[in-house]
Amino acid sequence: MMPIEINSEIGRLRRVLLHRPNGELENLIPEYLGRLLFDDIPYLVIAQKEHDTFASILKDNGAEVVYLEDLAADVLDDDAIREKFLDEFFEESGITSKGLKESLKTYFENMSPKEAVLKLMSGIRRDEIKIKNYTLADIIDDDYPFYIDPMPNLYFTRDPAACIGNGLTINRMATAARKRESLFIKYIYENHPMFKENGLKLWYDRSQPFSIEGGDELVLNDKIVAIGCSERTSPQAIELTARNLFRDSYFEKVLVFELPKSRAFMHLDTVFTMVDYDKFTIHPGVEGPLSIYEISKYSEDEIYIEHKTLPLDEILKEALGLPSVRLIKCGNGDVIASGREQWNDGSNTLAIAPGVVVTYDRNYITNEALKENGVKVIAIPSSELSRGRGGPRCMSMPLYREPVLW
Ligand SMILES: NC(=O)NCCC[C@H](N)C(=O)O
Repeated sequence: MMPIEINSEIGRLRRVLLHRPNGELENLIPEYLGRLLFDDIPYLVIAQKEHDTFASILKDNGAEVVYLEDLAADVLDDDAIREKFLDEFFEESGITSKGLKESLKTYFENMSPKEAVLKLMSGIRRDEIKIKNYTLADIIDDDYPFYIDPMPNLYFTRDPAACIGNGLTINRMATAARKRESLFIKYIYENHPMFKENGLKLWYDRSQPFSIEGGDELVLNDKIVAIGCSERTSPQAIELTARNLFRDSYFEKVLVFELPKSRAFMHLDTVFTMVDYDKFTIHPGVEGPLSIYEISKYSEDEIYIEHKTLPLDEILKEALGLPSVRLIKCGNGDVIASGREQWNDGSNTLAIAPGVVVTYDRNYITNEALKENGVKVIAIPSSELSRGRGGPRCMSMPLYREPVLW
């Protein structure tokens, strides 16, 4: 089994990257929720229980679950790599003073790699560190409680990177709140024995200046990738990804979905996910005519771009060469149920095999509609996890899916 192979959204899931929510959620307070992209504060113990249920279901259905924090700890076991990582991490956390950086390093010195990783993810409060040689900025009482911000969105492993074919995009995140997440992935990709020197391709790199997030990247089949051009994902990043894919893979087309630039349409997978060969869940708001751009491979280094305005079902039928497709509406078309369930990521399903999906239990109207359409639904508890505004697809980064036969 290759370390990475993703040629669809629905092939049987065999290996997946998760992050178990941890101390970062306990460092959320109302004052900074908006900036940290949360609408509420989850209760950690229950969030962890719900997440463990999610992981068990994936395992019981044949997927190996690997945790971001474990892979990162493996990598930080090497002292030289740890030193380099900490330098970059502190820099990206906005630590400018030499004295503070040194004191932070001392703080981490006696921690095991796993403790250090969990601490970096959780954030570091000002009262945790004694600074030897401080600057005015380090000690001035400006009421801001952190030297290092918490990273509460880490359990949405879908976004900082995305696997396509035998490679991945390591993403430049759109917001400061999530920027450092892909630094962990970069170090894992470059240094972890599971990935390094395995011939894996890099379709996009976080050092590029344009943002892209994995929630916008959907692998429809082994030729076509759909990418949302959204609040989070820029046209420049999409084009660069397309060019790299066309140069070095079997992918031939990138379908760019132009999304409204608003939080309700945060990522393509917020409004639309694939659940079977010809079935999709959708936010009712994307059913009508959509503006899409088809980027196609023309030659090794040339592309052409075509603009079309078509209803979603037409786009998908044409792209996948299907006689018909079924769009299953979040909330089954009821205006209140769809508003409520869309808020809790009712359209954000994770397919673990063709026609088998993991969803949140609270979206029971959408789940019923899926079942009526012949989809097997495995619903997980979701009281706390849903408060971060992402569903089962957002909470998972598939590394390996079995090929599907079309
Ligand atoms: N793919 C996704 O839609 N991920 C959900 C991310 C939610 C997170 N609070 C965010 O705003 O980035």
